[in-house]
Amino acid sequence: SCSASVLEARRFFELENEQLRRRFHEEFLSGYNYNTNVTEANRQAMIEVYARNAELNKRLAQQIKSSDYVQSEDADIRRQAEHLSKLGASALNADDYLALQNAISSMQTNYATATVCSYTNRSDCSLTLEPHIQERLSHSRDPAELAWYWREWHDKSGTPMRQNFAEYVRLTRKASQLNGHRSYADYWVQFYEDPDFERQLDATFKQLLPFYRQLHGYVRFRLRQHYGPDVMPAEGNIPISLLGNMWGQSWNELLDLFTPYPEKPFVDVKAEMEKQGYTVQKLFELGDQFFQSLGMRALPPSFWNLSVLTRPDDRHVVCHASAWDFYQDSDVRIKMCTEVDSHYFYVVHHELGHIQYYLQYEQQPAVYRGAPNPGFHEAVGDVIALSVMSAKHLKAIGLIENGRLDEKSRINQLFKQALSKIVFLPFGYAVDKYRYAVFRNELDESQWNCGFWQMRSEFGGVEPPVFRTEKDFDPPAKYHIDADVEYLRYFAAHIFQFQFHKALCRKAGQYAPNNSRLTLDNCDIFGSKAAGRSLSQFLSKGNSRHWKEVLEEFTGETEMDPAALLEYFEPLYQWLKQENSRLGVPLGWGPTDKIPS
Ligand SMILES: C=C(C[SeH])C(=O)N1CCC[C@H]1C(=O)O
Ligand SMILES: [Zn+2]
Repeated sequence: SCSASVLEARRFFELENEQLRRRFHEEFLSGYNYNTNVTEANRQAMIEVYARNAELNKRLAQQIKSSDYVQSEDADIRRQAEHLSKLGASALNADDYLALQNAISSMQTNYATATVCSYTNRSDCSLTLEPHIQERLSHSRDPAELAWYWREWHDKSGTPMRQNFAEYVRLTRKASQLNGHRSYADYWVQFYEDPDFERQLDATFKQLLPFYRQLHGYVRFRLRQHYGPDVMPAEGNIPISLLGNMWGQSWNELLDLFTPYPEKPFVDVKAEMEKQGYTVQKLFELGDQFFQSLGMRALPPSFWNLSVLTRPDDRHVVCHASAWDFYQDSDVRIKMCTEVDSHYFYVVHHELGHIQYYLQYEQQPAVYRGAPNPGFHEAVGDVIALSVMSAKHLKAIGLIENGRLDEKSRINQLFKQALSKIVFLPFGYAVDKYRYAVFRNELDESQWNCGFWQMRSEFGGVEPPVFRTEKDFDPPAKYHIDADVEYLRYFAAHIFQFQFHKALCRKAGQYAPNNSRLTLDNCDIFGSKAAGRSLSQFLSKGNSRHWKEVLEEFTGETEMDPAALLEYFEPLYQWLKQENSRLGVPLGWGPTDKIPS
């Protein structure tokens, strides 16, 4: 039975959700205009829309707080009321809100436009992160050149942003206190709707650390073989500039240096793609076809007409990949500076996962057009990529010859996957353990730079290639720290994606426990309508139900659990333990000496 008050409440939220949808629509349009054409005018226009909407969101939150909607007899009304009364920066007064958005967008503009000088031609200072600097970090094998680009980028994109970052910390702290949170970190944690979240996170990281230590030890050993003891001390922290990525968050650009069985066919997918004339368009078409093969949504025409898929040469764009929902008419877009190689092949699928999620929950009221756990949104595309990057699938699309791996090739394949999935864990963990400490004032401002490197060393055994002090400020060299994007969502996604993968592989008949032919690393769900129905069922709920309920319907579990990840990598973990003891590889590391002791 619906009492009069529930009917009235439903009417109220129906109207407010339509208003909210329109606000989201204009907010993301203005954000997209700035991100795809970084000019001062577009930055100002974006902030004006944000400020106007913040005022309206604050008014709605106040209206709900002064009502009894959060005590409604109707669970859905209660959930909507709780979500719409959660304020972030919108709680600030107009001046503070503007100051905060100016601080964030100034850091973003700097990140999007920073350039560095070439190592080989010091008078050419036009090199951008994507594609120039990233290409050098991926392919150079000269430690001096690698250190040059690492330092140049951190000096240009990080250090000048220290004041903006300090302003950001001050004003987000003020907003959180206005909302009754202890800190901005606690505001972020509430999006996991689980008071136990931080403890689970710490426990999961500790559980996976032994595996990471084995991988770290083996990579350090092989780097030492290649570069010699002066560049890579036997038990030292690994210099990040040697790892093929600006932040050391994935190491698979180094595969040619130390794949376990180099005599086995090492497939360079990039070369094969070039040989077959792959285009950026083709990468996106393959991703689109994968979701359609599952019986899920196709990319709408507006996606192809309005997305920015490659770096334009006539204007500045924020190259960091992102997927956009315009909350209207299935208008969904991707903005990224795609290159044709296996890294971007992964990123394309990662972003298309966001796009599919937007399309699957678009019938929900605006308040529910999101993920119930931030980690879910970052996991969807990665799950598809786990199938796409399998030898079985790469063979099916003609990118490699041999789809059935013998034991040694399987170890090579698992090693390649571990260089992104396992390597990422200490990085994903450190980025927000650092920001939580900053937001909670546990890390004093006088330690903001050295504290960052101390944590990167403690959690991941990596360090800067050159000595750093508090005269430097390195954290804003990472996009998400400039752009106020919470980062533990990616750590959570690296765990959830294997739970999702296992459930979908089972549904697709591609996985059976203890069946050596149907293992998780040899599963490709392409074409499985059963898997597609299950995934669609999961995604279409949006944020309308608690993530534990939705997860239980999807995989039968109610927690974030690394068991599926460990099952996927088990053969590699065993191989690493045997190989490291056979070679006498030292494990573990001490504190970095690249900061003042
Ligand atoms: C591709 C995206 C856009 Se949501 C991204 O930021 N990712 C994807 C994996 C980790 C994280 C990163 O690049 O730091
Ligand atoms: Zn993402």
